[in-house]
Amino acid sequence: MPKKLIDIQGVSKSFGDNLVIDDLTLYIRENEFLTLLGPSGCGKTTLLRMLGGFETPDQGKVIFEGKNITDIAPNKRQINTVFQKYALFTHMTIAENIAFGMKIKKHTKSYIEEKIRYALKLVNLEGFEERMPDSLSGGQQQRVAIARAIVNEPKVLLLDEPLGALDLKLRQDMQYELIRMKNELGITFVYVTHDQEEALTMSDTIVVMNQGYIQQIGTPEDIYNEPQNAFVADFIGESNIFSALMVEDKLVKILGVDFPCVDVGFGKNKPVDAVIRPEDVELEKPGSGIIDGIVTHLIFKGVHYEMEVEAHNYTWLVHSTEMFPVGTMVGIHVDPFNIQIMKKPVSEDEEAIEVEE
Ligand SMILES: Nc1ncnc2c1ncn2[C@@H]1O[C@H](COP(=O)(O)OP(=O)(O)OP(=O)(O)O)[C@@H](O)[C@H]1O
Repeated sequence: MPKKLIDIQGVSKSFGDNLVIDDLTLYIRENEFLTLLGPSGCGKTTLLRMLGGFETPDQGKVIFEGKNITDIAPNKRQINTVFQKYALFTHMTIAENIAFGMKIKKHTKSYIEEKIRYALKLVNLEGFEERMPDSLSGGQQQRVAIARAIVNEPKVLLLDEPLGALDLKLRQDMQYELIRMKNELGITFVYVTHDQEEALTMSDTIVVMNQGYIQQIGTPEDIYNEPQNAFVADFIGESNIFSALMVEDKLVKILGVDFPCVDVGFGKNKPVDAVIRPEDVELEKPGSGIIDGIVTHLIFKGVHYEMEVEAHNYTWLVHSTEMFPVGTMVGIHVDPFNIQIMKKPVSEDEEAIEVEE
């Protein structure tokens, strides 16, 4: 297991009376591709800016390779940032843009030329030295921004929604390019996005955030297959989410009906959240599933059909390779292994009226 590189210890940050990051603790390993994922305004950029040295936490520490860097200036950290807007100097050539920081540091001409050649090769822009930024596409400009950051030989690259301004096809190409670059460089990437597909594609580790708190840390597989709460399940992929009741071991009441499940350890008559992924809802003949419903919506998506089924006053999302036309009566079946039972957030738990045990 690679060793810890950055240790964020109990960090908090407010702007006025807006508490944006609340007592957040997280560590980042050497050579990790770690993604901060969450809805707009949840504090991702603020956390990244504290890593980069552009914001100072009100409380807590940022430790880098065992040293406290909380108050160290951005240019004194071995951490470089690539922003969403490429921020290239438009009156300078690509080579001059990349050379800018190195000239300030008074590196020799031959050192600078060698670094530019290496960086442009890494980002697949060999021969672009004399071009001007506005003659480059958005994706190419973003590659230059990355080249400019990596010539400083950072140990960590912070990327704040770097693909946000690109169209979908280019975004997808750049996602693979970024993974390749990271592997070639052998450094740590900390990546901010609100796009869950991007996070699932690229990351070793995903940190799901909401309202300044970490909701879950895990591999893409963990986060998708075993979300720890309804927020994560809802944010990552599509889900059917129910406020449910754990009747007893292996039996959960969803929409007033008992569904067999495998989760244990919640006790009897406990309010829980139950999550069922659309691909785990099986449609059968009416009467042969657990509950019956009617198909109200159907879209062909190439690899599968997406359907909506009305059953017990709930619109179930269903993904299936089999097509059931709108108006078909169906039975809904769910394998007990495919019902994920999770604790309700504490406040709801406390308020919930528990049925006698
Ligand atoms: N310099 C600042 N002054 C005042 N408020 C700020 C400042 N920077 C961020 N905020 C506020 O902090 C909150 C979190 O912002 P932040 O940019 O960290 O969120 P985010 O998760 O990166 O969102 P997005 O995905 O939209 O960029 C927001 O409510 C924002 O308005």
